[in-house]
Amino acid sequence: MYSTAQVQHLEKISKAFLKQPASAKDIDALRKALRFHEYRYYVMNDPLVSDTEYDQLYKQLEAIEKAHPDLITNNSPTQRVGSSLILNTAFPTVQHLVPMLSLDNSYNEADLIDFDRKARENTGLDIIEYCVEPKFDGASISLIYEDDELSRGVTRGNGVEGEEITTNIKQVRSIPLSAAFSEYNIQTAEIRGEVLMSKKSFAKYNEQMEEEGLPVLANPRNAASGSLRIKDPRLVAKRNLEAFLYHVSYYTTLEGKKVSDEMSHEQVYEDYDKTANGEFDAANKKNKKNPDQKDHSKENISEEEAPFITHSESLKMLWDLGFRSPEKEKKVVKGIDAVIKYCREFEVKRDELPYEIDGMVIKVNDLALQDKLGMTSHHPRWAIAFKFKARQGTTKLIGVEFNVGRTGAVTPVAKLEPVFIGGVTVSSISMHNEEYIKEKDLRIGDMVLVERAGDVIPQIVKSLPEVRTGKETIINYPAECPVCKSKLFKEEGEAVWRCINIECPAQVVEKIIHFVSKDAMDIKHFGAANVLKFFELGLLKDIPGIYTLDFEAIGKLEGFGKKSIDNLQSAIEDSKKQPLHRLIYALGIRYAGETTAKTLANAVKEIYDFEKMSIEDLQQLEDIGIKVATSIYGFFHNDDNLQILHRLQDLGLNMKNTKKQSSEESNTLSEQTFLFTGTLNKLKRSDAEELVEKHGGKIVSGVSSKLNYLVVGEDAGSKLEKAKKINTIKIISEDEFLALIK
Ligand SMILES: NC(=O)c1ccc[n+]([C@@H]2O[C@H](COP(=O)([O-])OP(=O)(O)OC[C@H]3O[C@@H](n4cnc5c(N)ncnc54)[C@H](O)[C@@H]3O)[C@@H](O)[C@H]2O)c1
Ligand SMILES: [Zn+2]
Repeated sequence: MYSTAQVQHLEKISKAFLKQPASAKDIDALRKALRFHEYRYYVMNDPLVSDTEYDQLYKQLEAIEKAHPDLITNNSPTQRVGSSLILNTAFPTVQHLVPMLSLDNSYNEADLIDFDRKARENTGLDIIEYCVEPKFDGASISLIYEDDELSRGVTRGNGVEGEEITTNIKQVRSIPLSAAFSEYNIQTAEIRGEVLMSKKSFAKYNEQMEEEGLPVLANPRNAASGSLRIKDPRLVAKRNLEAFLYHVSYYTTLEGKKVSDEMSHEQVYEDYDKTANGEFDAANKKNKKNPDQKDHSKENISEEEAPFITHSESLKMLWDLGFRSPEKEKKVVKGIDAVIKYCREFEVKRDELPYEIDGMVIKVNDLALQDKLGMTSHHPRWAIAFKFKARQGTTKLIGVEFNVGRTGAVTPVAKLEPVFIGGVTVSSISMHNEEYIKEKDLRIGDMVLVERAGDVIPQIVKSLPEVRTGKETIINYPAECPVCKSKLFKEEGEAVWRCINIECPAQVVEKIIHFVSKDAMDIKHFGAANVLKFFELGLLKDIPGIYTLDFEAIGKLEGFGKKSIDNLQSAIEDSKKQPLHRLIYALGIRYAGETTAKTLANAVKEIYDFEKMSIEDLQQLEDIGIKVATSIYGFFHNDDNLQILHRLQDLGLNMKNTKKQSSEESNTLSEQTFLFTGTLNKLKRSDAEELVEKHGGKIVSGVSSKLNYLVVGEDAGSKLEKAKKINTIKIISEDEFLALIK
């Protein structure tokens, strides 16, 4: 779409405007630059400027247009719902019931104060109540529930139309397939939220990809949006996606009244038609319009009738219906000072959260006030995003080191001129594999854009070839193991070079580190640093050596007091009793991750049973394909490995599947039906429902004679009343429920 010369030109003018803001005479150039960056971001998924930089350019355009309203054109980037770039997708395109707008952005307190001033002016109030919640950094989705059942799931797309991905949405465990909206007098509801991949799942996923030599995902946001578009729903299920739902954009009551976000659909669709310029012609317009769109105002429903009249009440309703809404994360405050305070508090906690957020969203809480404030064709006037400081920076790639992992995989690590990003100094970053380096065309001496996403693991986003001097050098992969000097091999169809010398010291150390790690045998107080230290001193040579450590010798080392030795000793002793699946995972068999290890452990009585299993037998197990089966077979038919297992057994490690069923699963609730109502204190609704299923029970969507147990939380309402009338239903508390599955 853009030639190299055009790309260079557009990058150049973008840089110039970032240095010296554009003026009215530059408006065309500025618009061209913004359209180009939108294309790179939304279509190519390969932005060339950081989000902060894009937002700065966007704000320049807004400011020029504000000063010169006569210069506004229909196709200006400010006049769009979202990106009106037509989606390039294999999924059917469908229209949202209510357009999904963007959010206005702010990066500093002054912007928030300004937002509040305008809101007060437009409402005539002295102080406004806001609901402040995290801005989840994932992929936005819109769901429709009809008659209490999930009927449709759609990506945001261009804001007016999105991709219909219902089957994939059903793989997200925190999205209930049915939710009792009817108890709130709602027949159809369109709700919105964000699909995310947790930092942990993201890191694990990439680790696995790296190990298999497949392309890694850039950040949890791309991971979430990419995962939703996978064709095979089984693969989607494996990505462990999660979802937060935070908005009800539209609903109809059981009596058929329609209530939706105030913005007139007519207006949005007309804007859309105008701006899309030919992409969306007049003939098309009629078909694309939604027949439901006429009545949208809240005026035809009274406050008493409405299931919620504030945003925070809608979050509570969603929570009580079993959705994960930001019910616990949100805070309702009065006035902008309290808003700013809460945003700052959250920013500090950012790294401790299990998922990525890129800011906070501030919403006027009272829905009647929201209506009064209305929306522009780009964003609602009753909400604003407060974006946290960007975690990107540019620095120089000054060298490459090659590390050897536990399976012999050789990973290139970029050495950088130290750069300070979001509170930490980054000076080295994994470049994963040879493909990654080639794909990003990284060279020694390059300036690179570095991003810290997905917790503290930084990534190189891209190199900046436009500032090359010609002195940069290609990165050469070594032919030999950097540690033991044996020749490296690459298997067919893989991108990873490996050292296949099983005595390679680098691999031995990494294997022991993996064995003691938290997800494996979980030997506390051990850790990578101690493994390395003991190994270098000759106190630890292999995995069984963990159980024959010479504590007298260790006691003589600096930093090892009696207390720390006692702790270490008892942690090692405790680990002997770890369940079989942990041991299997800890052995570090290639392609056998935690889930596979559990499947394997459940399939046998003791570990030696694997010696008798053929590759075909292994393939019979759930989710085990030929590649994984071959690797497991190979492991249990290798004398060195078997010898290690026997030594571990002699040292007292558990080799047996102590419970035939995994610790979390049982059949205690076999075929019993459950329903939850009211606010639970200990469990999240979705987790409680999952527990029921794990123990063989079933969740039903309403109170009827088919229901066995109603679990009652705080503020239980109509369900409880209804259940009291049916005497076969057992009404129990949350604690009683927990006791049932103990
Ligand atoms: N780098 C580039 O070249 C480039 C180009 C185009 C866009 N962008 C980035 O994309 C942004 C525009 O993207 P956008 O329109 O998706 O908007 P956005 O990311 O600024 O914010 C809007 C989105 O926030 C999400 N969100 C998360 N938590 C929410 C909550 N609690 N309540 C409401 N919404 C919540 C919603 O999905 C909503 O669509 C720009 O500001 C810019 O940062 C970057
Ligand atoms: Zn080696």
